[in-house]
Amino acid sequence: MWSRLPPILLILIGLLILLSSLIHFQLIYVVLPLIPIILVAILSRIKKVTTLSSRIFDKQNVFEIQSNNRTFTGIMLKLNGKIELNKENINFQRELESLMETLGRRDVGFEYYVITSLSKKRTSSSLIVLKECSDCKEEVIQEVQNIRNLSNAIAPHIQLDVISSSEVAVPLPKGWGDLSFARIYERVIDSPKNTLLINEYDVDLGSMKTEVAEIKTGIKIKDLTRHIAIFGTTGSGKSTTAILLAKKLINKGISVTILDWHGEHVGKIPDLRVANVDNPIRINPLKLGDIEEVVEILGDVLRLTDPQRFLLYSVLLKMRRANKFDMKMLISILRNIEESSNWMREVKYGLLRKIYLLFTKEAKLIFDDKIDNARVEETLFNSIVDLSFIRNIRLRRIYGLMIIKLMSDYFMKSKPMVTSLLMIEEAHNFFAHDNDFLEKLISEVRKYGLGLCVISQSPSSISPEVLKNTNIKIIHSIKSDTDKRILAEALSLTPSLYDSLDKLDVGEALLSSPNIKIPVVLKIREEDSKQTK
Ligand SMILES: Nc1ncnc2c1ncn2[C@@H]1O[C@H](COP(=O)(O)OP(=O)(O)OP(=O)(O)O)[C@@H](O)[C@H]1O
Repeated sequence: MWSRLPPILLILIGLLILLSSLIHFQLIYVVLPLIPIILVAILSRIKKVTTLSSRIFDKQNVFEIQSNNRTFTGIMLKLNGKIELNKENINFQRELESLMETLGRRDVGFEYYVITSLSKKRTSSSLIVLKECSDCKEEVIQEVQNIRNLSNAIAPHIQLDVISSSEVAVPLPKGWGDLSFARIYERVIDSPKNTLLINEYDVDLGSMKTEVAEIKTGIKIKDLTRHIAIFGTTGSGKSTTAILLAKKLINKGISVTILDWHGEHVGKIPDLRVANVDNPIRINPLKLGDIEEVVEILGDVLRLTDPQRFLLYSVLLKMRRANKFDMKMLISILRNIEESSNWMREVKYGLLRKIYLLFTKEAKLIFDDKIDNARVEETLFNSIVDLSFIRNIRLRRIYGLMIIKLMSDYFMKSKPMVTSLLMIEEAHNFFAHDNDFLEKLISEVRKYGLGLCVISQSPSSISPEVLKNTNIKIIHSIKSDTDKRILAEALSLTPSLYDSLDKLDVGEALLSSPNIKIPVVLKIREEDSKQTK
């Protein structure tokens, strides 16, 4: 009402001047009053077209447009295709048509507009969902959810992503009022270059996190023997990923052995037999392959000095030559060594003190000097070796390393012509330092079909040799700067991937693998890891 007062006053003033000028006739007096009348006519015409303003809700990107006292609330969704590399002939057009037909039949007060923008670089389509209402943001958000549910059922390969960020003007059809343009906001999205860089995979691990499309990817079986490393802080999803990987490989006929430091995998993979305190895999340490490597393992874990290592080596060699494999004999030979000097006495008793661990009650559960170490396929293939019942940590490490040695010796000597993966949880307990055994293990077993999968919280707690020799890396969230730097260097990460390392959600991981040309961020599929098959 008040907005109309100024033009009415202008017209009245104009008419008054016109009347008075007719009384004293002069041309200027005729033209002058016409000016306010013309002004009013022009202003009222412009006003009709332009009352337009827009407001953006920050978080959900719902926009509100006011025009000629009418309010429209809406949202804009980008229509993206979900690419599945192993699926051909996805009919995106048919799916989109079905979705639009279904939306068109709905009678919920919303209007839907599909806008396709064409430019030299890209073609993109968006869906505008709009309703004439105010303060109805929640209703719009609910409608987006409804459309997404419909899309999942009718058009599973069409993804709807809310558009936000950079400002763009989009022409809207006339169907809803006098508006010729509405200012809405669009995020400019590049085409998913990474899709071109992902080659084939055999073992699907999850979906690549791109802003444009959901792309499944994973690793190739032939790369298993180039070894895998899974890193991530506690609770980031390492074990879940390891279980998913193990299940997928078992389904493909690959043998999986898990060295389970905390016994956390027991019962999670029904296809695997469990070796634990009730049913331990016994080892005869005196018949375990090369004596040098046995000494290396014991020397490393028990922190033997060089002279102690040499003494142990000499005694073991003597026993082997005499074809005697008796733990008691080891002790008695050591005891009987002549103490020719104080130094010799110190070495001898120092060694006896340290190897005492191999003769404890707990050690008797896992060592047996009467058996041959054989039957790896029967005992270790497709099994979880629960180490948690060994309470002495050093003994647990020795036993774990001996299992690793048993497995690697079997592959190198028997050459079974099968591919197998040995997963090592809490791998820093075994691979903290470089040593000959480790180097030989990691560089040689691959030739014989055995892949290693080392799982640990932090790459800095593992020997650089392991990091260098694991070609597949699955990296969950990493918080420590030192660890981030080590990984950035090892994988030549771009600054943005480096920054993302501590921001990954639970279950998200950076995957670097020979079949993928650049590392990508994946959402690992947890639901799969819960299924048996
Ligand atoms: N891909 C995923 N999707 C959804 N939730 C996940 C995923 N991976 C793991 N989680 C959840 O996160 C929690 C921790 O996972 P998990 O035990 O695998 O982590 P972790 O890194 O092995 O931890 P820790 O080092 O303490 O053993 C679990 O409750 C699990 O359900």
